[in-house]
Amino acid sequence: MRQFVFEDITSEEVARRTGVYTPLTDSVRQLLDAAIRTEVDPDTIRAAGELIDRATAMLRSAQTDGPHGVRYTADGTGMPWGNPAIGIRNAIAPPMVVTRDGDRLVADVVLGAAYEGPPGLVHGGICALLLDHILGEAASAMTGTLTLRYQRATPLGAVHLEAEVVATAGRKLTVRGSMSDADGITVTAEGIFIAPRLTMTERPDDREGP
Ligand SMILES: CCCCCCCCCCCCCCCC(=O)SCCNC(=O)CCNC(=O)[C@H](O)C(C)(C)COP(=O)(O)OP(=O)(O)OC[C@H]1O[C@@H](n2cnc3c(N)ncnc32)[C@H](O)[C@@H]1OP(=O)(O)O
Repeated sequence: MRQFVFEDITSEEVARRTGVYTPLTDSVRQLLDAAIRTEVDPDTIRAAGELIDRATAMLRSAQTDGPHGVRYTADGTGMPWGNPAIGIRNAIAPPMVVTRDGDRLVADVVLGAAYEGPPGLVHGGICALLLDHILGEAASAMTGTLTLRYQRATPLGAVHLEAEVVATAGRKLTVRGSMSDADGITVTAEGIFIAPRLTMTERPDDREGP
């Protein structure tokens, strides 16, 4: 299995790259929303498609052979930039910004048209994605079993997520969490997460070839 990948860069370089990639991802996110909601005529759609294809070719002129990978620096700063929940280089990510509040991890996210399942409501798989991520980050472990209870539908718009480790038994962590809107909890989650036997073992010389 491909492991975490060490990258020997300074925090200033991480900040510089963040400043370069974040606006690009925001633009792509806007593009996703516009592609869903546009009502322009077919000629304009075709012209926009050609422009987008040109931009895609520009970006593809130099790219990695595979996914971005989960990279980290010497001071432990993680760069999970392709992650679909939090990745700053992934326009699919809302993005969710996770912070710590005492023993809990919390996040506030706005979910727009790209996350619609039933009309006007958040797709259940998106709820699962975001809850899996925040519970997994609380455990720093791999999802073994994740159980969700969709108590009521989640309207598109602002949602709040929480997660907390409630029990630990060896490498097994039980984590509980929830998603809520302004009126209260919409989804509850409980998961068993399994901590890996080894983490962050790979140095650049250990990487698998492409
Ligand atoms: C590389 C690591 C990164 C981690 C650092 C994270 C960094 C933080 C930021 C990222 C956050 C990401 C957040 C999203 C999280 C995902 O998206 S992870 C991706 C989705 N999950 C997967 O693909 C997991 C696939 N499954 C597997 O890889 C393996 O089956 C597992 C879950 C790692 C377990 O394998 P294992 O370590 O060999 O476990 P094993 O020794 O058989 O069993 C150990 C114990 O766990 C129990 N167990 C095993 N499997 C399960 C299960 N599925 N359900 C419940 N209990 C289980 C066993 O019964 C046993 O219990 P005890 O007998 O000790 O009581």
